[in-house]
Amino acid sequence: MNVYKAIILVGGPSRGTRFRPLSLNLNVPKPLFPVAGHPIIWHHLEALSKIKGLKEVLLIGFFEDSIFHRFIDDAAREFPKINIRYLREYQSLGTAGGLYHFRDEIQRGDPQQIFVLNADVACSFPLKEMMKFHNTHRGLCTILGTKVAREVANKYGCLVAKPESNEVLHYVEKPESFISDLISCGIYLFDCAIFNEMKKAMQNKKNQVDQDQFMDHDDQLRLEQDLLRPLAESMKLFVYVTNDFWRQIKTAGSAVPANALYLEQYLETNPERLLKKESDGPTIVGCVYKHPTAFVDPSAKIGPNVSIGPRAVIGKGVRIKDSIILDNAEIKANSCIINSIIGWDSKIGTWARVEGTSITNDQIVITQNGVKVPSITILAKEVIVRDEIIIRNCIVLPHKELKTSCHNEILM
Ligand SMILES: Nc1nc2c(ncn2[C@@H]2O[C@H](COP(=O)(O)OP(=O)(O)O[C@H]3O[C@H](CO)[C@@H](O)[C@H](O)[C@@H]3O)[C@@H](O)[C@H]2O)c(=O)[nH]1
Repeated sequence: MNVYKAIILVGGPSRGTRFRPLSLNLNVPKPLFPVAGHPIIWHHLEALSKIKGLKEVLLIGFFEDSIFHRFIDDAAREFPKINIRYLREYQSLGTAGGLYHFRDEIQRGDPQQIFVLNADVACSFPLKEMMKFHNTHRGLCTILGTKVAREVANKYGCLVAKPESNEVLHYVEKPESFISDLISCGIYLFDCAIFNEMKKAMQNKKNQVDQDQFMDHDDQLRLEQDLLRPLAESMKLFVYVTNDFWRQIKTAGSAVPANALYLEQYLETNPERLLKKESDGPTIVGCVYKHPTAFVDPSAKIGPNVSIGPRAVIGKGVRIKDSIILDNAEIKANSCIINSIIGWDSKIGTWARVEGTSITNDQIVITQNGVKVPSITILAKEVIVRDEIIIRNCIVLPHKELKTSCHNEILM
């Protein structure tokens, strides 16, 4: 039986800026932000735990060591067959620099193949299908690809592949103009021989530095430009195209559509994880997740696409849809929450309304011509919204108390 390992590229704190204001809660780095009741990378682990022969998952990033301790302890209990560890880069080494730096550690135990997964994606993770496809070609890497709308394709790694074999002919990372609507999902399966290619890529970089007196050598290596592009040129890169769900989780607001995708997946794969309709319970519409320690008043109406975190309290007559309610938040009677994230320990008064605008593609810009772009409303940690206040399309930083209604604003 083949031995597999997996790497999850978790990045580091400085990359979390687009995830503001939720990344301002330093105890919860973006990879651990809860989506559909679990940290983002828990969904990666769950998918990886179904691969026979997968012995170890290494989280590689440049966060403080302690940040993943608790998550790893909990995950080790939940997925006892896989050894989970965090390897810390001494600085940001780029998307392949960490893989190269820790190459001995990764190759220990002699795995034949290695999965590499970006942390910031929500996906059905068709890993078994990728493995099957990988064994049908002579390449070193199978990349998961998906089709996206033409207008957004250049935000991603773009692929042009031979239709009959799916061999990648061109790989261009975030091109300036349109190249293809087939993009990289940031999920890869590599043969171990990839480490020879990384060595070559490192050597190429070094040669360039030697020839250019203005360039300094560093240990950075970019998976996309330094490795995948030459792999495509040498006909060693193949794409497995999925039609299943996939999306990036870049901004805080994009956690809301990702939450909906995972909840809808539960309906197919694990309906027991969803809140059931009961005659004496709240009205449930579509998919809803509630942590066992949360309380929802029986007169509330919840859903679709709502996750309610630990110890949250949802009062009488409350209406919530398309939202994430984080730990210990309280929503008092008759308030309404739509397209929003309600931060840890936040309190919403009675007859209040917190509402955002649903987003289809990930909006990286928050303001345009000085005006806030309509998007998911996000209340960071410990925000208080007084009774009868309306908050629409706003981003609210931690510890704010809102006594007047606000629209289209960033409230610091
Ligand atoms: N360990 C480590 N991880 C990193 C580093 N830099 C980024 N990452 C992690 O690597 C992943 C990719 O992050 P970005 O470098 O921000 O790239 P991107 O804009 O998300 O684009 C990538 O993903 C797209 C799919 O979501 C791809 O389409 C695109 O080609 C590219 O691979 C994320 O999970 C991020 O946390 C680093 O220095 N070290």
